[in-house]
Amino acid sequence: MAPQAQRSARRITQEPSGHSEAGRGWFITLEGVEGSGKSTQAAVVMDWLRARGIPCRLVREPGGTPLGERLRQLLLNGEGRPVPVAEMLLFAAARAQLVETVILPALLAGETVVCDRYLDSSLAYQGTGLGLGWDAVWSVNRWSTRGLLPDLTLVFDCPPEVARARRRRPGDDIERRDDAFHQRVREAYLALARTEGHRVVLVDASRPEPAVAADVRRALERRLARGAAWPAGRSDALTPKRATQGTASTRAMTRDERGG
Ligand SMILES: Nc1ncnc2c1ncn2[C@@H]1O[C@H](COP(=O)(O)OP(=O)(O)OP(=O)(O)O)[C@@H](O)[C@H]1O
Ligand SMILES: Cc1cn([C@H]2C[C@H](O)[C@@H](COP(=O)(O)O)O2)c(=O)[nH]c1=O
Repeated sequence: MAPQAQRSARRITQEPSGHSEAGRGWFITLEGVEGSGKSTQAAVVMDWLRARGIPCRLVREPGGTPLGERLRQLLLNGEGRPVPVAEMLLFAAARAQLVETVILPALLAGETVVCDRYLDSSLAYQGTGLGLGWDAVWSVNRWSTRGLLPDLTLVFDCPPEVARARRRRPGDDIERRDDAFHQRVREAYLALARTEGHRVVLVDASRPEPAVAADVRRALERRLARGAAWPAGRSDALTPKRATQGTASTRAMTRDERGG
């Protein structure tokens, strides 16, 4: 494991509370290195939900709002690379806009939201890949997301070289980073699967699409089988009173997050 991932290998978010929030939609995120098959499997998740009559929408990060799409353009195809902290803050800004204007309203209206990348991407790419650390990234993101955590995160694990060989389009600014960067990102996702096992399911994405899709359906069925406990592992942001006050949190901040 990369030293950064090792240092970060502890749980950062809270165990789901287990209390049911009837009427709220589920929040499902898909993660992995570029080309691991997230978008392909997002369609599988959407089909699975629709087949059960569950109202759902698919969004992506960065993006999903006019501001987010502008930031995506700047971040991935921009001129003049932002420094690591600026990059992390720009992803967090796009995320804040998406959470506030799209994800939370949809969840509160009972829609299930499937998000192609979310805060785990920032933990893996900026926290570990760029070496900012999980505590710094989490402290910004618990604020930008109002503490909204996924009910289920599917991490598509695949060696970066296998994923790269699958991609048909030219790589963006981040995809073009070196092999060591992408290896660190993969290891960060593996570390997240270990430390965030209450919400993260690791899927071996190096296999053919149908085998990966079968695992995805199984993960959804298992999660659904928990019944009343899902939706659960989310945030105070879904409590309407708090949602308007903007005081969501998932746990007390650590000394590191507070800055000592
Ligand atoms: N399990 C698989 N085996 C082989 N090829 C796959 C598999 N899953 C997806 N692909 C193919 O790999 C390419 C990348 O897949 P996809 O766009 O779903 O990945 P992604 O993780 O969303 O990529 P990105 O992060 O770059 O948007 C596509 O051409 C897709 O058809
Ligand atoms: C949300 C988020 C994304 N990234 C990176 C990861 C990818 O290189 C691109 C997104 O493009 P894709 O089509 O989804 O692969 O952005 C990141 O570095 N940090 C983030 O928080």
